[in-house]
Amino acid sequence: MAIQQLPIISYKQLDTQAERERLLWAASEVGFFYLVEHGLSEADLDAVLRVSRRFFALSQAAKEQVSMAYSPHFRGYNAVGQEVTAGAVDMREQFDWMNEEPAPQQLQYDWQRVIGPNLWPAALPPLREQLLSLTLRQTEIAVTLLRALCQALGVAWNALDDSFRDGPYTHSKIIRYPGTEASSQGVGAHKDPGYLTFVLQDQQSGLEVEHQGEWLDVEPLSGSFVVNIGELLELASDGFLQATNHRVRAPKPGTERFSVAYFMAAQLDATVPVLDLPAAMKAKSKGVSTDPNNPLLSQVGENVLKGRVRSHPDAGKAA
Ligand SMILES: O=C(O)CCC(=O)C(=O)O
Ligand SMILES: [Fe+2]
Repeated sequence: MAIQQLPIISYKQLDTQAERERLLWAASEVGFFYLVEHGLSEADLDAVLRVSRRFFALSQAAKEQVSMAYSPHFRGYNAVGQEVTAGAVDMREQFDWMNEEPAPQQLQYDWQRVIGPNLWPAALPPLREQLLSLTLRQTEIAVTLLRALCQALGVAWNALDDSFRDGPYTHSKIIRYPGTEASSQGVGAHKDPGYLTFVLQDQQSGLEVEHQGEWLDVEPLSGSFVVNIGELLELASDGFLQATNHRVRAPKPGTERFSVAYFMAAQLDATVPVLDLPAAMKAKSKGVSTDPNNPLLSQVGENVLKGRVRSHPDAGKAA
């Protein structure tokens, strides 16, 4: 049956079997849901959207000081038109940050390019602390959600823990979609590479999810995160859960949209384990998708790097 609206899952109630069953339904039948009662207040979320608006309101020169062109590690600012998805230019500007780490002295693997320091704008000192503290809280929520999902999948609650025993690789971005002509893409159709994605939206719609061959609007729901299943969970569940295609429609001229995305992967040097699901789930699995344009890679660093290079082929070109 086609749905009109994404399911709503209560984080607070995930310690009940009934809510975990709803979670399993949402994750397997839709791949997308609203997460509510997750412990971050509307005031906390508003503060993040406010500091994000302040960043995008800086002069273009101040934003360009932290341009991703200076970061071989895919961090920093991209102006409108610098990102490509599904072969077309995305009409959004964005600022990306990941785990705060020094870059390795020598690269043993290509994917180690995604390890390195973040770029923080001198013109807006509070940005760093506010965004890093958001990430910490989101990671706590994501780990608990992933464990609840494991339980719902009929495997040990900690079956995926080993894949992030030293801490997950997390990637986040604040995003501004300026108003443009109706035919423009905010971001083209894609799947997210990690285990789970959280999106915080403001009051402007535009996010669309592919569901049973149609595009379903994800209307803003105050206080919620929109959560989706990423490619690593498709791999871990051997295709029982599917990473769901989604895209963002550019807002109309004279309006704009702000969002904050958080992508939780496993640790970069891990290989995603394949969970031994109950026979009934195995029987329903569609198998892992085999799109030649988007191979799913179970070595975590390789899958993360694949997504970053595709979106930002020019990262670090000025470094
Ligand atoms: O801005 C949004 O609502 C979603 C963004 C998104 O899908 C992404 O950056 O991967
Ligand atoms: Fe996405």
